[in-house]
Amino acid sequence: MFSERLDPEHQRQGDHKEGFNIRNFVNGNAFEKLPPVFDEEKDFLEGFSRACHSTAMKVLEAFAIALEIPESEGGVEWFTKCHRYDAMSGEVLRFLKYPHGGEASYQEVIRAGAHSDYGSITLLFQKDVPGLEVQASREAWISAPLIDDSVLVNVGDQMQEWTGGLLKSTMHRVTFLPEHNHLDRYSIPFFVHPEDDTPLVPIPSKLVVGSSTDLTQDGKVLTAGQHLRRRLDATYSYAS
Ligand SMILES: O=C(O)CCC(=O)C(=O)O
Ligand SMILES: [Fe+2]
Repeated sequence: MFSERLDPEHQRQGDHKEGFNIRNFVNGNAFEKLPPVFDEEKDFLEGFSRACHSTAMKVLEAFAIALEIPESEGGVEWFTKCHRYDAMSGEVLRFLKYPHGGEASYQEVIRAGAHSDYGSITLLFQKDVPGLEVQASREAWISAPLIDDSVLVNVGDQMQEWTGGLLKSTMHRVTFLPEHNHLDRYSIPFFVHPEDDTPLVPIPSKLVVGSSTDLTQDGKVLTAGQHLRRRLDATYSYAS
């Protein structure tokens, strides 16, 4: 609890939430030893993780089509070929619990600070208790309502930078309305990431103009793995 600070510039405390991350499975095994409560459901979890990945690949294929990436450059597979499930990447299935009663012990109404996700896209499953807000206009916060049997897709920073800002990463946060303070909120994001050694070079699309300066370091193109490490270091650092 409180260990992740998603909006380090504005938050006094870490987020009031608990979470567990599961990296992509390897040959039927979890990447890291799972606690018993998850290990008992290992097969289900692997199936779910792989289903999330396949769903995300359909979204990335649609992006490649929309960006009109030429066949000679990889076409529809431009993103998916550097998002293989079995390769090393930051891809993570996360189970989150926002415990009820936060108003008593926690001094901020915001449970997950304003941020954009770091990878290419995120699939987000929410259920029963709303709270997610997005900043589509980049100014006003609007609530992202619960819609049964649906999955919400957020664009992440790597996709924004890759597309020279054409696809914008979604600023979002989690707040609790007073009427929900007595409830626990659960959500499941699946963070989709390019393979660690993917260079974040501009996308071969005539619709993509320019690239972000943020994608180089000492004159070299950053890889997805380096880019992710830089972001994680900022998010998990503790202010005194
Ligand atoms: O709990 C949610 O609905 C959002 C969680 C989130 O944005 C995150 O973990 O990055
Ligand atoms: Fe997020």
